Amino acid sequence: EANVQVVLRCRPLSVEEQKANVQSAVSCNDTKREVTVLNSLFKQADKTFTFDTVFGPKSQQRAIYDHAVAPIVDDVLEGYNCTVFAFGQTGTGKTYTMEGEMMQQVGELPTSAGVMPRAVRHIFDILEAQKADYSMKVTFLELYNEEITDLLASEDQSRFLEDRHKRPTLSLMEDGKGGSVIRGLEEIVVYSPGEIYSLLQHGSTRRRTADTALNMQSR
Ligand SMILES: Nc1ncnc2c1ncn2[C@@H]1O[C@H](COP(=O)(O)OP(=O)(O)OP(=O)(O)O)[C@@H](O)[C@H]1O
Repeated sequence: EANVQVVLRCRPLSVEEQKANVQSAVSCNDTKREVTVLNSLFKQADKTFTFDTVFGPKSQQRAIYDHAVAPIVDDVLEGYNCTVFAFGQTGTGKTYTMEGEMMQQVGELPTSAGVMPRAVRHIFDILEAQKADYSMKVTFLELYNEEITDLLASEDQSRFLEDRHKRPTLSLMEDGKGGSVIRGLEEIVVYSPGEIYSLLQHGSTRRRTADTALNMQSR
């Protein structure tokens, strides 16, 4: 099995887009794992691309997690290092897919919960079921314009938020064991999914890219 899997998800048209009668520029064939870019809308030849998995606009958050991410989290719990990341143009649904609705701290996950809250819940469920002794640490950083900032840095450093140019940046170093390490990154010990959701929410508000999202909403 390949070490890198590329999963493509197409979001549905928003209510605004539907009202404006815009046409979808892509069409998905989940079974054939194909996405066609409908250049014919612009009188050019359509182009079809094949991916490891394709999720069409009707696909639900849970299906994405169960099929594309849960096996990776199982691998992590077996001791492998894994990464899941979202890549795409602005407004294509990266945040929706990765975060979705995260507010709920206890009980059932909301249907709109994305990959991150589902992974957190999955990891805790497995560790609890194993009745194993475990400790868990969370780090949360932003890589923006090749600068690394610690989104969970202690309040002491958060005063730098007022002057973003002075915000301390961290360096990525080799750890001498073939891996990498970010020196000085805050590691917070957590005991429950709720604590992780709070950290994610707190850290998200400190992202520089959060500015753009806020600007969009305030327009
Ligand atoms: N699968 C989906 N179902 C319903 N709504 C969706 C879906 N994907 C995205 N959306 C909605 O589309 C809008 C844009 O999505 P989102 O903010 O996740 O994009 P993004 O790729 O993170 O953008 P940016 O790079 O600008 O942060 C949001 O209002 C989001 O709720």
